Formats: sequence, C-alpha cells, structure tokens
Amino acid sequence: MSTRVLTTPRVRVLAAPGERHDEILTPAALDFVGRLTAAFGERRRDLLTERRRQAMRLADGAPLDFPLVTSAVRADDSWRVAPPAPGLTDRRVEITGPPDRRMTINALNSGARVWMADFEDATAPTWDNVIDGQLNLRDATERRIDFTAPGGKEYRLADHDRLATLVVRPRGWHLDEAHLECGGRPVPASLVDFGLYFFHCAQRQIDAGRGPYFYLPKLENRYEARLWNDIFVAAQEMLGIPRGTIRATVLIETITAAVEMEEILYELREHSSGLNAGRWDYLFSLIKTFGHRTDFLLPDRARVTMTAPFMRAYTELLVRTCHRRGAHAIGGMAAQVPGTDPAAREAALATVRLDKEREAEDGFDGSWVAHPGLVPVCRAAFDEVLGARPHQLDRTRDEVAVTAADLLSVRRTSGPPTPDGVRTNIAVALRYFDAWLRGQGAVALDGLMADAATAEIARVQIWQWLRHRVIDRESVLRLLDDEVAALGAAFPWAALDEVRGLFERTALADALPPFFTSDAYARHLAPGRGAHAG
Ligand SMILES: CC(=O)SCCNC(=O)CCNC(=O)[C@H](O)C(C)(C)COP(=O)(O)OP(=O)(O)OC[C@H]1O[C@@H](n2cnc3c(N)ncnc32)[C@H](O)[C@@H]1OP(=O)(O)O
Ligand SMILES: O=CC(=O)O
Ligand SMILES: [Mg+2]
Repeated sequence: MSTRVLTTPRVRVLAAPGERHDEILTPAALDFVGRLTAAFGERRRDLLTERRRQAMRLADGAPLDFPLVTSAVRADDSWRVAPPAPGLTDRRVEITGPPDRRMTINALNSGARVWMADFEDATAPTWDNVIDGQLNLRDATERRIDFTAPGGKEYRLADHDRLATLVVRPRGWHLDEAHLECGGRPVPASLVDFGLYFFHCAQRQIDAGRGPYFYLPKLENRYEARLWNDIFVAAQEMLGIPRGTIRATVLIETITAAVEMEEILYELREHSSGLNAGRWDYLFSLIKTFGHRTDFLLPDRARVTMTAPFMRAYTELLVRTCHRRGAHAIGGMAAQVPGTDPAAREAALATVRLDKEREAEDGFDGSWVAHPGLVPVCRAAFDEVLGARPHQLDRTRDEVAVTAADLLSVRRTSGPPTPDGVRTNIAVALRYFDAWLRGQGAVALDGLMADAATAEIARVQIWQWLRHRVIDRESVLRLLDDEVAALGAAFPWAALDEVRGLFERTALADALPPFFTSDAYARHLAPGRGAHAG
C-alpha cells in the first residue's frame, strides 16, 4: 500500500486561538496531521461503513465466530509480537486518567509503572481539553510541567526513574475532531490525538530512553488494527523514526474484536505491546450488538461481575492469546474509587484487591487502576504472583480452550433488572452526561468511577430493558422526571434540558445510536461544525 502523498492538504483550524495553543498547532504539526488524514482518511471511512454493515448482519442473525479465512494465522505457532520495549517490560500497575495538568503530574508521580493518558473514555473532547491535554503531555515529556492549585498546593514531577511510562490513548475511530478541517471534512479524532502527540513527543520519548507508546480503543476487527499499523509505519517514516519504535496495546473491548484477538496481534505484531481487557466497553458492546436478543438480557450492571462465565471466557482467552504470542496481557478497570469515608474506603480497597488478585492468578501481567490510592493494592496483588519477575509471559495457559459460544454464553448470567438497578442507570447516565457536557470526562459517583464506557452501559441497559418490555416506558419516564429534578437540586447549574434530551435520544429511541458521544459531540461540543456521527 502506498502512503506517499504528493500534495499536502491544508488543515484549517476552526477555533479561536487558545492560550499556548500555537505551540501545539504549529504549521509543521498540522501538516503532519494533514498528511496522515490524506493518506488514511478514506480507509477509515470505509471501515466505519463496514462496522455498520457488520452490525446489521449480526442484528439479522448472522453467526459470530473466529474467522475461517484467518485460521492459518491462528494455527501458525511460529510468529511472535515484538519484544517488550523500554519502560513497558514491567507493567504490574497502570494508572489511567485524563491528561489535565494536575492529573498528569499526579499520575506520573503515582508509583504506577505506566500512566495511560486518556483522550477516549476519560476525556470529554472539548477543543480546550484536546489541545491543553497535548500541551500537558508535551510539557511532561520535556519535564517542564508544574502546576499551582487555586488553594496554593504545588505540583511537580518526581525524579525521572520513579515516573510512570507514558502511554497515550487517542480517541476511537468513530469520532471526528470538528475543529480541524482537511479537504473539506473534519479530521478523524484518532489521527489528531495520535498525530499531535507523535509529532511533538516521539523523539523526546526516545531520547529519554522510552518511546512513543499508545493504547488503541474500541477496535472492532483486524482491518482496523491493520489500518493503525499502516499509520504507524507511515508516521515513523515521515519523521525519520526507526520502524518498530512505536508500541501499541489494543483494548479488546468489543465482541467482534474478541473473536479476532489473535489476528489483531498479528496485524500489529511489529508494533504490538499486548492486549487489555477493556471490560466496561466490552459489556457495552455485547448489549449494543445483541441487545435485540432475549438471551442477551443482562441484569443490573452491579450483578454482572468478572466471574460471570462469559466474562471469564473473555479474560481467559485474552491471557492465553497474548502469552502464546509473547505479548503482555493487561487487566481491566475495577470501578471502585477510595473516597474519604473510612468504611467505604476499606470496602472499595477490598473489592479492588480481590479483582487484582484474581487477574494476577489468571496470568495477567498487570492491571489498571483509576486512582493513585489504588496503586499499592494492585501492586501488592501482582507482587505476590510475580515476585521479582517483570511479567509472567511464560504462563502460556495451554489448557485454556475458549469457543465463540463461551464468549456469547450470556444466557447463564441473564436476568431481569431490579427497581434500584433501573433508577441507578438513569441517575448515572444523567449525572455523567451533565459532567461530560461541562467538559469533565471522568467523575466519581457514589464511590464508583464513571466514564464514557460506564455511562454507555447505563443508557444501553435502559434501552435493552425497554425493548424487551421488562420495564415499561411510563415508569422510566417517571424515574427520568425524578432524576432530572434530583440533578437540578444537586447541581443548580446543570443543563437539564440538554442532559434530558441526550438521554431521550440515546436510551429511549427505537433505534439504538451506536455512541452517545457522537450525538453529544456534534450537538454540544462542536455545534454547526458538521461532525460525523459515527
Ligand atoms: C472504562 C475505562 O476506560 S477506565 C479508564 C478511563 N477512566 C479513567 O481513567 C478514570 C480515572 N480516574 C479519575 O479520573 C478520577 O479518579 C475520578 C474522576 C474518578 C475521581 O477523581 P477525584 O474526584 O479527583 O478523586 P479524589 O478527590 O479522591 O482525588 C484525590 C487526589 O488524587 C488525584 N487523582 C485521582 N484520580 C487520579 C488519576 N486517575 N490520576 C492521577 N491523579 C488522580 C486527584 O487529582 C487528587 O489529587 P490532589 O490531592 O493533588 O488534589
Ligand atoms: O477502556 C476500558 C473499558 O473498560 O472500557
Ligand atoms: Mg473503553
């Protein structure tokens, strides 16, 4: 495939200049993003069309299985992914969070091995969040980041050898960045987040003994992994960075990607640093894909745990697939955050401890936490199993044999919701939507971390329960009135009409919109800019 572009299309910035934004939106950086967009924008559009087709095929009853055409890739024992890159060998604790200035410093100093700087689930992609996030990453990479909180608390980076390795998660393929236009269209958000970070920080990361590292969200199949690999090859070539320097960990967080884990590793093998069990979006994907089927009727979110047989099949397959190919298997996010009440804090720590201990026992090489207060718990769980070893890639889990039917065996967990579960989903979706529209992509709600993935589950569960008439529309509308009123009482500044409208369009419509973020972005974060609803 040729990635050579003869004329560089101009990227236009459709936003007023923000403070220091010119340091990120330099002509050379925009030119780089423009070249990536020209080379890969059409393929990305085709893949989004293919996503819609696949969704329709599955809704029409087409079977989902490990692809027949790639059985040779799965049978071939000889291939492995690239060896672990500097800073990514020992990944026993990874902290995640949005790249705002305070969080950037706190996360890098947290004692975790890796920080995933998140432009996807934990970021509401306002233009300022996107560009300020890039500035914070660049300042952190150059080690000139500091921050003084309004109360006077000062933040600065710790010594280099104690800092977490930075891994950036760009937005998913479904999102546009409507404030940048190239060839008359909005620029794919993935290319903006990847391109700006790579352009400004790749060489500095290499000079510092690490590298340009990424997490790739919400992939649906091997072709999307191939697209990323081609982008990596082109980007490295354009900046004169040796091929294979980039590393990417793919989140397996859609059901269609779960049957192509091995192929995804294969496509990215020279740039792969493993797979992660993105458990929240995975649940969202299951409901979105099979919500029309009664055997996929899930109970309250709190009752669907990682010990459910279909979730165990997913994590067991992920560890087995990774280790067979020399790739790290990284565990998912436990939603509990510590809070300040001592009893609630102890309960949260105990729940997270159990979750991380199970992952370490199962063979994962590390896992995610959402809060610095959880770093020691996760580290202790993995220390217990790993000891001084950096990972447990040698545990190949040959005994694991997972079929597509196992991945889809939701029936064994299915059941009706409780009244409390219905109310909680409505309340969580509304409260999260309100935060997101005000520019905050992750919040703590009743001791649980809420982000775009957990809010997606909340709204699609309401849709699923309505669709199968296990709850009735009148009750939901009554609860919605109550919860909108409660939101207004708690947060008098909340945009109640916008929040309610978003909920009605994304949870109560007959046809289920694929992502609430596409709707909310186009209407509220970039109105009138023609963003595509993926
Ligand atoms: C499904 C998925 O994709 S999971 C991955 C995406 N989601 C995330 O990354 C969520 C990450 N977590 C967070 O954003 C936050 O922990 C929240 C929003 C849930 C809670 O944040 P807060 O309300 O600030 O929590 P809290 O008040 O307990 O924070 C205490 C301190 O820890 C810091 N902190 C909390 N979480 C993080 C984090 N993830 N990274 C860095 N620092 C953090 C806070 O900045 C605060 O610092 P300070 O004492 O210097 O002011
Ligand atoms: O991105 C992670 C998830 O669980 O979703
Ligand atoms: Mg996710």
